[in-house]
Amino acid sequence: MRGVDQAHTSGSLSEATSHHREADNVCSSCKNCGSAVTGQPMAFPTPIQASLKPTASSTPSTFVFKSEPMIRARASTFTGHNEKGGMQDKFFDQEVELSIGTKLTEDIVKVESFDDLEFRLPENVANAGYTKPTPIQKYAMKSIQNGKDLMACSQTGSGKTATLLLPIMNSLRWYTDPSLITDVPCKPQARILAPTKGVIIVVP
Ligand SMILES: Nc1ncnc2c1ncn2[C@@H]1O[C@H](COP(=O)(O)OP(=O)(O)OP(=O)(O)O)[C@@H](O)[C@H]1O
Repeated sequence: MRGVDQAHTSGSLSEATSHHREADNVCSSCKNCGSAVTGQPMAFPTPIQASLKPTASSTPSTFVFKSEPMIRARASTFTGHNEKGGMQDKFFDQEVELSIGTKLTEDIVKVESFDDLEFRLPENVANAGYTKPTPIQKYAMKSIQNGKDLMACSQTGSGKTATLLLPIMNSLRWYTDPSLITDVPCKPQARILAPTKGVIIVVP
């Protein structure tokens, strides 16, 4: 609970602390300091959080885009991107081995095209130059979309990054009505673990 104590006592966080004290509600952490959060206490305040100002007394500690919540990338965003659709043909013909536990299986939902995944922003996928899914994308994306656990591996450059990021991005909740954000607690929606700094840098 060190972070919570810090929020209550640290001078460097006085702005965040005073913001808490201005509010009417009861702090959901200590019930005493006056922190006004509808969902989560800010257990580990940082300078960035400290500089956030409430726009209205009913605004929760959740940040969402209020305008243009759907990020439709124009085709020009991708123009000149030297990796646009940079998939070598050989990757589309790779054989795939599927198993559940230690048993080989065919019982995995496969998609033949990105249309089958019914992404919210299919034009962004097309703008990236992706016309058809690679084998790992065909077999893994639907399972990820359906919330299944899976372990997938394939060659370098065979499209693993998009395999995991497209379903994650598609599942993020984008609100068009800001009034809907009041019951949304501030929490991570996805977590990506990577083994090395090099890999972390290439995951967008
Ligand atoms: N379906 C697709 N069609 C065309 N290009 C694609 C497709 N999927 C991914 N790409 C492109 O192929 C290139 C290689 O993909 P990516 O780096 O995601 O592969 P990876 O398997 O994650 O590689 P690594 O093992 O190095 O992490 C990238 O330029 C990516 O934009």
